[in-house]
Amino acid sequence: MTAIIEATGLSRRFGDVHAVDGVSFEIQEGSICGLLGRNGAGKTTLMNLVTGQDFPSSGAVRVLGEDPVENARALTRLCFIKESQSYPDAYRGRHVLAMAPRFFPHFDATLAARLVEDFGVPVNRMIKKMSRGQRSAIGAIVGIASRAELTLLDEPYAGLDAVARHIFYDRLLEDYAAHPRTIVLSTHLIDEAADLLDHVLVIHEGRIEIDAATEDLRGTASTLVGRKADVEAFVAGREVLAREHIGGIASATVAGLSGDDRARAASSGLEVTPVSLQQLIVRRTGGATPAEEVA
Ligand SMILES: Nc1ncnc2c1ncn2[C@@H]1O[C@H](COP(=O)(O)OP(=O)(O)OP(=O)(O)O)[C@@H](O)[C@H]1O
Repeated sequence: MTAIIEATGLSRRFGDVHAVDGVSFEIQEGSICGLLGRNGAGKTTLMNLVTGQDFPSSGAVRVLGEDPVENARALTRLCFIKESQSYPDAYRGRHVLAMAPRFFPHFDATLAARLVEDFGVPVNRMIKKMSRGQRSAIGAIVGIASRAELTLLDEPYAGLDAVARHIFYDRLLEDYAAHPRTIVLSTHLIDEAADLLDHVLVIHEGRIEIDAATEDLRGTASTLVGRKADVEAFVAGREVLAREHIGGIASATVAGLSGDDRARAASSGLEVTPVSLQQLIVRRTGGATPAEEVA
């Protein structure tokens, strides 16, 4: 495997804020990597550093084997779609699609036209008059149809409805299968996107909290629910990622249960359920457990 992005001790500070705080990681060629984390975790800052739109305060990042800053050769090989993408005032949707091949040498205009139909984007409308979801769809279309060697999508579907998001997942995966490349996707909709992701990088307060294959993360944690005394007895001495109780009923999320552990939990009257990727990340990044996840 070849690393397409290599970060070494990469940091970006804004005054006192350590937006990215000494991270080291690699993203392998030909994978779809989820860049996940809470608001303000440092995802956009990291993507800006990777795409040469910002300078590190210290450390280094290499993209396609090169320093991306002011490096036209490296930058023509990547596509970065931002949620906050701004366009010239007079631009209509079709202008963006007409310009795209100048920036992205592998841009497929036929695919773009099909995606316009799929998403139902009014490409003759001025972009500033489009809804948020329609503007996001334009970005998603360019991101998929660019077929860049490295595509970074920063919250590409903010404002897209559930149907449009599923069109996005389906078309992205379909085109990725036919034209393998590397995709880095930042999203808050973790469970929705989980099936797409080969690898997960979770950033929390500027640092990498999880760097793992999605497959390896699945089933790494389970939630036990039952009488408080039984739950506490079972989890004694184990790593507990989260615990809650309501009256005499408690739940605890624990890492790494073996088959024997599960059998023992069941015989103690505890209900054992696997933790989803989203729940796992919420718990590992210190978030409160949403009430509906406890039941
Ligand atoms: N230009 C800047 N000046 C000062 N602080 C900044 C600047 N850009 C980012 N930050 C801060 O750096 C931190 C990381 O911001 P960043 O936009 O990278 O987070 P994010 O993970 O993309 O968040 P979100 O999911 O909310 O978009 C935040 O605390 C943010 O306020």
